[in-house]
Amino acid sequence: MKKVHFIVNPIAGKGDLKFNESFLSGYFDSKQYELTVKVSNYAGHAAVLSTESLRDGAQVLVACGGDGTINEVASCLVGTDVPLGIIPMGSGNGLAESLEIPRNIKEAVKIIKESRTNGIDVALVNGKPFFSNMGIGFDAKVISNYNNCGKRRFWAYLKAVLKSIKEFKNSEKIKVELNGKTFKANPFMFFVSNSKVMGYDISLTRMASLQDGLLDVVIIENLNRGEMLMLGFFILLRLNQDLKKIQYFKVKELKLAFENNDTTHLMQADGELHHLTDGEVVVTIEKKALNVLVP
Ligand SMILES: Nc1ncnc2c1ncn2[C@@H]1O[C@H](COP(=O)(O)OP(=O)(O)OP(=O)(O)O)[C@@H](O)[C@H]1O
Repeated sequence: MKKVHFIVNPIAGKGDLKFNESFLSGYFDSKQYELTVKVSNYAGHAAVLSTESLRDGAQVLVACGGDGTINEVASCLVGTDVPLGIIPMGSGNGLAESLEIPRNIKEAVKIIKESRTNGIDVALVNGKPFFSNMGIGFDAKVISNYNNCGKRRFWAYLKAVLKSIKEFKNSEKIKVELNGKTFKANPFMFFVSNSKVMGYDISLTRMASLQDGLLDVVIIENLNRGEMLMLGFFILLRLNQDLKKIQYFKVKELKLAFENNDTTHLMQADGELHHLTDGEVVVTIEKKALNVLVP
């Protein structure tokens, strides 16, 4: 009997609560699989539940939610032999989209049953894993506004983007060290991605690979409001590669130091907001350190 544990985030995406053992038993043969469904009750709970599942001998852990839920579950699996399954139930589902795991439950379950695993890279920011992307500047501001929106849907992201364009102040001055170079930046956005897409097929790093052992870094220079709107259109039209104010790098490691150490700095990692008190940010990558069930 294969022990498969599902960790469900009830507030991810539309907040679908139909996930329980009896719902899932329709998809799995009870002679082959022993299913356990656990529901996360608060932010951070999915990590606690995942650790317990590993201790109880789960052979597969399935994150049912978006990038935030995947982050909590997958962080517990890094460096273990237990593979991560994904049922995309979030709003953006950036990592699932990058791995081409469909939103359709039946098809996502089929991938779990087929047991085909692939190693993917694990990025770390100040030692803490992220799997999709992280950023400082505008994207962190968007996540902060999105969290205050109440709903976790595409239009809520759109509303958060427009509100952020109105409010955003380019205040972060940073020293950047990457690929043997050191330079100063006052970026609109400093974005580091392990995966291709952020969700909803929106991407700044379509050339990224989850298996190349490299971080894709995007630095967008200071923009005025008109340029921010233009950038939005260019991203939607997939023409952002051609913009002069965007620089791309592929690196194994990078360091950032904030010039102003008197305040906290906003950062998003896998769509979750963090208030950095540390003046320094170190981002590294471990090649293929997580096993994921893939199509
Ligand atoms: N019961 C709960 N109540 C409130 N928050 C929760 C609960 N369970 C988990 N969370 C938190 O919900 C947040 C959002 O989860 P998740 O990222 O999976 O969904 P999403 O934002 O809809 O999807 P995506 O990030 O792909 O757009 C995470 O920070 C997670 O820690």
